[in-house]
Amino acid sequence: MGRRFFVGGNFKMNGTQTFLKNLIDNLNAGQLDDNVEVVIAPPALYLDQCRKQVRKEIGVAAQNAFNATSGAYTGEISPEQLKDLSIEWVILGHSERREIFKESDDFVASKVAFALKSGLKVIACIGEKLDEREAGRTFEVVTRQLQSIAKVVNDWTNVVIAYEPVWAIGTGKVATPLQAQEVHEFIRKWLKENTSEATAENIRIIYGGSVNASNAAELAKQADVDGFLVGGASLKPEFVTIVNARI
Ligand SMILES: O=C(CO)COP(=O)(O)O
Repeated sequence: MGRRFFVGGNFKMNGTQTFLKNLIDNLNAGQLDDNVEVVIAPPALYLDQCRKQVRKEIGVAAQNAFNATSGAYTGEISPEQLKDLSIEWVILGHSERREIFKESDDFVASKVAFALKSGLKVIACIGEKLDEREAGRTFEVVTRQLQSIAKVVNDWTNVVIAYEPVWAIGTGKVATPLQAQEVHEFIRKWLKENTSEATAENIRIIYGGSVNASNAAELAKQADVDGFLVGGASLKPEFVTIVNARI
């Protein structure tokens, strides 16, 4: 299997200069599995600090980026500006952006397309809410979210898909390995049928939602789970254990 395992740490709106320096010192000192691509996503304000402090094999991601190069967009950050700070990745479509900031499927898709065109790599997040899962609509929701991205993206080489069921985010209620595998397999099959066999085979589909040092290893054994997007636990030393979930 050629897909390189990918573990992202989404710090969300957490941390201060001192806190992040300590976290990064710990990561820099940690023995990380060489076969794993590790990317941290600090708040925008600290991207520059983190890029400078973290060792270069570890990637850095923004948690959002707008779909224009520059201009009158108060409060926004452009892919060009991220590249100016040597930031290579951006998380787009996180459920917190979709829910709290009302980002639509089309807006997310347009930001994904723009970021890719600008030369960034994208962690594109999808996932159903609790009521949608309970109504048996999980596949329908992830299909809708994928479809909107597929409408504007042809080349998926620089995309990682994060399946993050909203009911598992920050709740301590992790998806079971089988629940995660079922949806990851569905996503890969959808990509095979709607993009190309090569895209489906090569793309990393990572799981997010209450991943921690105790549940990561079992989830990592699933055939279509190619890594994790970790929230809360990425702010703790146990992030290193999650990175090393497969050894
Ligand atoms: O939203 C997440 C990562 O993007 C997951 O957050 P938690 O790991 O805190 O549940």
